[in-house]
This record gives sequence, C-alpha cells and structure tokens, in this order.
Amino acid sequence: MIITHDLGKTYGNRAVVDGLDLRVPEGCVYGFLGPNGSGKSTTMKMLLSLVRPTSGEIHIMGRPMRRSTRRELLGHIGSLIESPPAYGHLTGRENMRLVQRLLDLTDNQVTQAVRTVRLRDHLEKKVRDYSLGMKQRLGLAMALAREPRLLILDEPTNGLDPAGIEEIRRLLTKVADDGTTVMVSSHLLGEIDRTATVLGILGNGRMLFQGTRDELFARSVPDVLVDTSEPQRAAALTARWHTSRLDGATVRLSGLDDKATAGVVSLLVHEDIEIHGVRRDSQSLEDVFMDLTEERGL
Ligand SMILES: Nc1ncnc2c1ncn2[C@@H]1O[C@H](COP(=O)(O)OP(=O)(O)OP(=O)(O)O)[C@@H](O)[C@H]1O
Repeated sequence: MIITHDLGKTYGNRAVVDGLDLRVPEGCVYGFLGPNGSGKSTTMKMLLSLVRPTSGEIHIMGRPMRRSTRRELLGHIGSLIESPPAYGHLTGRENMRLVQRLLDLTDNQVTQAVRTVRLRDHLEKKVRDYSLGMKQRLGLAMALAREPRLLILDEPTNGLDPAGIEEIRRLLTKVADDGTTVMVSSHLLGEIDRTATVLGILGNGRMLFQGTRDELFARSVPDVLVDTSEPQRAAALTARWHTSRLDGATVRLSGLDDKATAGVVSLLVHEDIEIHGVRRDSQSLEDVFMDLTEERGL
C-alpha cells in the first residue's frame, strides 16, 4: 500500500528522516514506533504531501506520489495528524457537516463514520466540551467518512486514559477488518503492540526494524543468567568481554549468543567457579523494543 525508496528530509544540515524504505502491506495495521523526535511525524507528513521530501520516492497504492497524481491519491487517504482537527465552538454534528460539504460526501457516509467511532449520542454537544478521547474519535470519524483505502494516524492515543486507548485500539482493528490499511504512530510500544500486525521502528530518522512481532522477537537475544556461589568474582571475570551485572546472587549477561555463552561457562569453570545454573531470561516485546532503541544510543 505504501512503498518508499530512500526517503529523506533535511532541515538545515540535520537529517531528520534518513534513507527510509517503508513497506506498508495492504490490509495491515502498521505500527510506526520510535521515541519522541525520531522523525515519525515528519515521515507521515511527507506521505501526505504536507512536507516536501528532500530526497527519495513515495509510492502509494502502486502509483508514484507526484504533483500530477497527488490529488487523486490523497482522495483515498484519511488522516489525523497532531491535534484533533475539529472546531471547538461548533457541535460534533456541525463539524461533520463541514467535512461532508468539503468532500462532497453522502449522508450515509457520515452516519456510518459516526457510528463506527460510537459518537452518535454526543453529536449535539459543542466539541470544546468533549473529552480528549471524544475529540480523537470525532477526528477519526472525519478521516473515515470519505471511506479511505488508507488511514494515516499520528499518535492518536497520545494523552488518552487506558479506556480511551483501548477504544482507539478496538476501532483501528475494526477499520482494518473492514479493509482499510492503517498506519499508526506511537512513541509507546505498549499502546499499539497488540493492534499492529506489522511494526516499523524508527530511531534518529532511520529504520531500526521493520517486520512482524515474531520477527522482532527472533532478532533479540535474551540475557543469560548464571547462578553461582561466587557472583562477585564471576561478574568481574566476565565484565571484561560482556555487559554483565549482578542481580542478587545471579550474574546477568547481555548480548550473548550460544557460542559466547559456552565460552563464558568454560571460562568460569576454568576459574574454579561453582555454577549452579545457566538459563535464558524471558523477554517482553517492550524489552526488545528498549534494547533496540537504547542500543543505538537514543
Ligand atoms: N519544520 C521543522 N524545522 C526544523 N526542524 C524540524 C521541523 N519539523 C520537525 N523538526 C525536527 O525534526 C525532528 C523529528 O521530528 P518529528 O516531529 O518528525 O519526530 P516524531 O518522531 O514525530 O516525534 P514526536 O513524537 O515528538 O512528534 C525533531 O528533532 C524536530 O525538532
């Protein structure tokens, strides 16, 4: 649905987005993750022609994004970038009517969008009296009303309470089930992890990882835990080659593959250190994400 080649944006002499090759498959929920300032918003704005790329190419729905194709392509894309777009002094219904006129939509399209985000009972209220979650849902209804093939959402869960976050997650899954491809950004893995079928992780404007959750897990090497009667000495001996730290009576070693683990065990045995157990720690996806982003010094 979205393919970019070497997409880049430079402000001054700073590359904010650098050599990005995005692959967003049709029909997926693509979770676009990265710490604050990593370039997610800038990338999404380039996809929407709100920011001009410094380099690279964008293909959406199999067609290059150019001046000649932009209007038509954008007609198939719904988006929510930064704060919710509605006017506070108007009611939800009045805001939806504005969008309807602007995009020449049918009554049915508007009704359906409002039903999807479950705002039917709040349409007569002024938007300034909406909660943040309701404002986000109205923004989503505005993006959905045109029945887009692609939905691009920048941090839609930002600032929401757990119930609001759950509501957005549920909505995105439903929208994707109905056939719309969704690209959604967040700086918190936990907020979109279970909703996203494909993940793209950005750090300092570069793609650190792109693939499924299983593929992300497969790339990670869980810590090795060594139980021993002499943890201090074992940690000191292994610290020379590996990141090791004491965890009570256990030495925790990071980044060891199977061969390196065998090397460490053999070293400790050679030094007459009694080993009671060696095992791999279990990891959450959050750990993997943190490892990946911290590794690159973000
Ligand atoms: N118009 C601009 N001029 C100069 N620098 C900019 C401009 N827009 C963004 N930046 C810088 O580019 C970097 C990436 O910003 P961007 O908003 O794309 O990141 P982000 O990953 O979306 O982060 P956040 O979650 O904080 O929005 C930031 O350091 C930001 O200060």
